[in-house]
Amino acid sequence: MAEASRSFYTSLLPRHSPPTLRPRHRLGFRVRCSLSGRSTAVVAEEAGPVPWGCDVDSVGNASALQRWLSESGLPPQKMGIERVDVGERGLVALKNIRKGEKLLFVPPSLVITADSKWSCQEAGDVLRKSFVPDWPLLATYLISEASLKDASRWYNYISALPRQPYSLLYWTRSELDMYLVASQIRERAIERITDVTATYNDLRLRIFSKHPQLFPEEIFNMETFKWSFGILFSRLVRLPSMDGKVALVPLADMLNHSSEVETFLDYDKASQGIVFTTDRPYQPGEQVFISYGKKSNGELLLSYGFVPKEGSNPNDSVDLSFSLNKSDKCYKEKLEALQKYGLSTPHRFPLRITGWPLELMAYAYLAVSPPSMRPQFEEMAAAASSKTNTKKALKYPEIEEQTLQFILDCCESSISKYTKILEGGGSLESVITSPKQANRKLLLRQLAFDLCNSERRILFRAQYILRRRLRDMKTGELRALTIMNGFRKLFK
Ligand SMILES: C[S@@+](CC[C@H](N)C(=O)[O-])C[C@H]1O[C@@H](n2cnc3c(N)ncnc32)[C@H](O)[C@@H]1O
Repeated sequence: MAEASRSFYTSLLPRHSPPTLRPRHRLGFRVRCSLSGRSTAVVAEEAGPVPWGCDVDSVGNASALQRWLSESGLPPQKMGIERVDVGERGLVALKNIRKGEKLLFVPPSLVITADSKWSCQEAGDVLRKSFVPDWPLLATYLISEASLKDASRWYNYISALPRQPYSLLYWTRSELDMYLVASQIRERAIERITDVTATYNDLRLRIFSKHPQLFPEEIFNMETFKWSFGILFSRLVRLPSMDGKVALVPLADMLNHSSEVETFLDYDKASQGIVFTTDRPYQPGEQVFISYGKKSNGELLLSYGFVPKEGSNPNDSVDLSFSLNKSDKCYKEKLEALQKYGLSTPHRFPLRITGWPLELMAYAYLAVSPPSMRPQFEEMAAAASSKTNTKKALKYPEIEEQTLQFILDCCESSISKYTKILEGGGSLESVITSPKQANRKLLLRQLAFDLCNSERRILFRAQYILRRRLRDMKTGELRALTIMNGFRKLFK
């Protein structure tokens, strides 16, 4: 992170003396914080469900958040937090909003970044001295501030955060296996859960266990990390005009996503606040949206826990996995060529409703190419990796048909997995022990159903295109053969 932006941020941070932590008692965890002469005792619960935040559909805490923000210097807003149909709570226009209007103006002093001041300064110092990167640092910061309850300046913000962010981080391994077995997003969720667990274990080993009075396990544990990472995955934004700094921006993070809008949050140097510029007008009562980026439905489920309405996401894609055939005579050489360009087998490529990337085609060429094409292996591997600067479409007419057939086979094997799940052949059942669990099961089933449907739709489209191309190639070949035979007869 650039030094310049660091000092800029520090100078705008709140001025209050940090609390100090005293050793914890045996039962429960007692922290004494003295803030600007005020003394607050905070008792945190024993390990269990995360006690912070609120139900995602409650707007009570959101009203307190809005009050606190305006008392802390947020300018009057043209939007307010309300219950909405899309996204439970969202920002709704209170006045007419024009197209091209700048909104929000959240000052940096009301934004959480890796440079934010810790209420427990000693804890912050330990993490910074250990060069903990931004994401784990922010995850720890959130837990630390949350555990201090109203002794933290972020109390109103944290109280309005969802107690359970519904990203795939919150799905158990058996839920992922049961509901998302057909989708490649299952693997990405497992990778993400593994990363978060490894990050927590690393922090525990390197830092928390060495400073148990600052980072007691009752508070800094896997459950609370899952919560804080869930919050980061679903609310953290990257601000391009601040050297790509990542930040939690209160109020702005109440904006829901729409794939139809093209507006993003950023720092505005002129007004010195976080803003976004509307790409359409809004009337009072209408929900205002931003874009969380050009993400597929699977990526939206992975980080944000929702799947957009069918056919509404132009950026939707489905990952298709390709592998080299282990019995291929050139397996070793092909694998070496792939590894040279940072690829491996299997490898995932995104398939869109509008088509597939050149890299996918290049990988498929490599997978089917015969030993006589050895000299081209490297060229194919290079084109399959997005690392090369020059993107050119490879053409090998002699193996074109085989290559398209290979992609079609991959599509069809993927479609059959989705069909098994969607049309009842796969098991989506699980044992239900409580009404809460029944609700959860219904929600997860619906999300999985929506995702699988949208992904299968893209695969069906690719299947249609590939079959048509193969048929055209075959009829073309047949026509050429008939003409050749005609000529032969004529010359005889
Ligand atoms: C940045 S927060 C937006 C505010 C959030 N609705 C709240 O009440 O705290 C992101 C979360 O909002 C919800 N969300 C955002 N856009 C959505 C959409 N288009 N459909 C359904 N849920 C959405 C998801 O739960 C997501 O994890």
